[in-house]
Amino acid sequence: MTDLYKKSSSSRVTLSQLMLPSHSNFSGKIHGGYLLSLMDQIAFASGSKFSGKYCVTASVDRVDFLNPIEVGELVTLKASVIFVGNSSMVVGIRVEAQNIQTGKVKHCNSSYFTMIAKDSDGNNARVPRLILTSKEEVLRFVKTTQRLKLRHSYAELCADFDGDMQQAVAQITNDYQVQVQLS
Ligand SMILES: CC(=O)SCCNC(=O)CCNC(=O)[C@H](O)C(C)(C)COP(=O)(O)OP(=O)(O)OC[C@H]1O[C@@H](n2cnc3c(N)ncnc32)[C@H](O)[C@@H]1OP(=O)(O)O
Repeated sequence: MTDLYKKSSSSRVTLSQLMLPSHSNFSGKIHGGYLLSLMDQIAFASGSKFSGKYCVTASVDRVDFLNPIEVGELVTLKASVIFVGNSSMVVGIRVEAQNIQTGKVKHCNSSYFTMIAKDSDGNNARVPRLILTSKEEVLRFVKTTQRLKLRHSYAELCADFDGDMQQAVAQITNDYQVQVQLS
């Protein structure tokens, strides 16, 4: 157990990488999976820097690919811890891509990775608590608490279906382009 408090700034990490042809998919754009891998790396770096411990990724809260990234663009990822629980830390990540010739920067992704700190025996470890030093940091913290509440409601929604099957079939065949052929 630690009573240490730390500022979010101590977890800040920036990673820039030039996108190569080997990072592209069949349509010549940068592969989403490659970006996810970079995001996981920076989330790990930020969470480990903040906690001083090895971390594992517990979950990823939405990944929307807002703009395609081209080969030759400079991708920059910025990450910092925006919320802490007991052993968990939410790392906020922003991904931007810059066209080197024009200098134009586009926002490609914002996502939230939950990282869990581990001690040397592999048990979940208590992380430092957070000192919020700006209105933006307070806002990010509050929004994270709202997302966590939504996640709990979503988990309840996804619990085993115990509704009326006939009613469910009537609803989905009315609302969506689907056929139901039960055997
Ligand atoms: C570096 C890497 O990328 S590793 C590769 C990918 N990641 C992994 O392999 C992790 C595999 N998963 C695990 O090891 C476990 O399920 C863990 C570590 C995520 C959770 O461990 P458990 O001991 O089962 O979880 P437990 O229920 O005790 O909760 C521990 C903390 O994790 C949080 N947590 C557990 N599951 C999730 C989840 N799916 N999403 C977000 N947070 C979670 C809990 O809220 C809790 O937070 P708190 O300590 O701040 O209160």
